[in-house]
Amino acid sequence: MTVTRGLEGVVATTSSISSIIDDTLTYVGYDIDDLAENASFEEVIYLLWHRKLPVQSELDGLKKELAQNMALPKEVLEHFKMYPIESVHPMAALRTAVSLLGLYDEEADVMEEEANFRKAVRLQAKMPAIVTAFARIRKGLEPIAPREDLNFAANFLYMLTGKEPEPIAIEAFNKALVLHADHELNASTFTARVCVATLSDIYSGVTAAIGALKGPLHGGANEAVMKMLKEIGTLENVEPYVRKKLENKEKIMGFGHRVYRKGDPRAKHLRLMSQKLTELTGEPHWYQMSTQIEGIVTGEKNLPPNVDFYSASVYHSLGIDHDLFTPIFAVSRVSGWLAHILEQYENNRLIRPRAEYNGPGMQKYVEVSLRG
Ligand SMILES: CC(=O)SCCNC(=O)CCNC(=O)[C@H](O)C(C)(C)COP(=O)(O)OP(=O)(O)OC[C@H]1O[C@@H](n2cnc3c(N)ncnc32)[C@H](O)[C@@H]1OP(=O)(O)O
Ligand SMILES: O=C([O-])CC(=O)C(=O)O
Repeated sequence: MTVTRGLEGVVATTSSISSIIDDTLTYVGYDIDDLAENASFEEVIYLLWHRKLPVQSELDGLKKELAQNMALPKEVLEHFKMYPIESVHPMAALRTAVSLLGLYDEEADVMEEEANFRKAVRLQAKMPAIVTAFARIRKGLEPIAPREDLNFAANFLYMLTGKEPEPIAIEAFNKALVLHADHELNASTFTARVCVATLSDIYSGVTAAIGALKGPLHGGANEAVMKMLKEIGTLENVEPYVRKKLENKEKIMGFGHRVYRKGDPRAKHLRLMSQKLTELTGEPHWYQMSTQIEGIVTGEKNLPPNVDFYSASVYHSLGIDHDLFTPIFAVSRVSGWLAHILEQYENNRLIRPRAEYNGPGMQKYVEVSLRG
């Protein structure tokens, strides 16, 4: 047996959803740079699920369905109040709430294609409501109902703050959602596919994926980046802090990638947004510190920033609590998870690799009282 640690370089499936070739990321053949500049998140959802950009009536239909399905069952809202609200991480709350949502979906275990599409819409629509309702309830605030006249990005910010967001905030948030929507066979997407390849249901697949995204080597890195920026605190501290970490062989969060070598094409869009937003909020030091860190890590280790690095200062500039950064990643990435889950169902085969055993040889069972 040949063991490929971390399945690096292993091609585990075919997929027509997104591709990374020579450091270029495409969704269904559209370059991410093109989509980041021009597309709405709703268009991207449609693209990932149907492998084509929608015509106007299809887009209007999806927007309407999403807006109409955003509200949460009251049982889910009530459930939040039972959580140890002071200590629970919003990513854990999201994982639990998505699993709970499945209990209130009568079609949860119906496996027909049309039912799966209906569930995909419901789940995609409810993710922002879960994240924003939890964020408010833990502060003793009432959740805010979505507005059917706002787009997906604007609704998220509205449900979070209760205020209609500025156009620049909507533009930045929409771009972040577009950039995070899908990424070939990353760890959380693979997790979702492994789960549903047993013919388990969509809610199980997405719950599993949220668990995988939560870790700091994957989606959890964006929150960790902000923690690092706060720890560093000033521009003068950047150089000693980063050099010490590198000397100690510690990882700098938001850098490196399993697939990209020259760099993550999403980072430049977030870098630009970070520059723009931190200037607007009068806190340019977050951006300046970030670029200094990038200079050192790229120079010393030849490791470019990934999608998580500049998204941290972007979300911070939008006034978002730092522990909501990874749940926001999930609000976008669920579109990709759902596309991959639907694709897995279309042409399913159980995913079951092998392990090379390296434990002890054959042993004989010894009764408990005789064991030394
Ligand atoms: C949306 C996303 O999931 S993007 C990734 C988000 N995660 C992060 O930003 C966390 C920090 N980055 C990392 O931990 C890694 O780069 C990963 C997990 C993204 C990729 O990991 P792998 O492909 O397994 O690379 P691996 O960890 O083996 O790194 C290769 C070498 O680069 C070094 N390296 C990789 N990333 C970093 C980093 N962020 N800081 C410092 N050194 C690093 C490793 O120490 C290793 O060095 P060595 O060969 O001297 O031992
Ligand atoms: O592809 C990966 O390994 C991680 C990543 O960048 C993503 O999921 O967006």
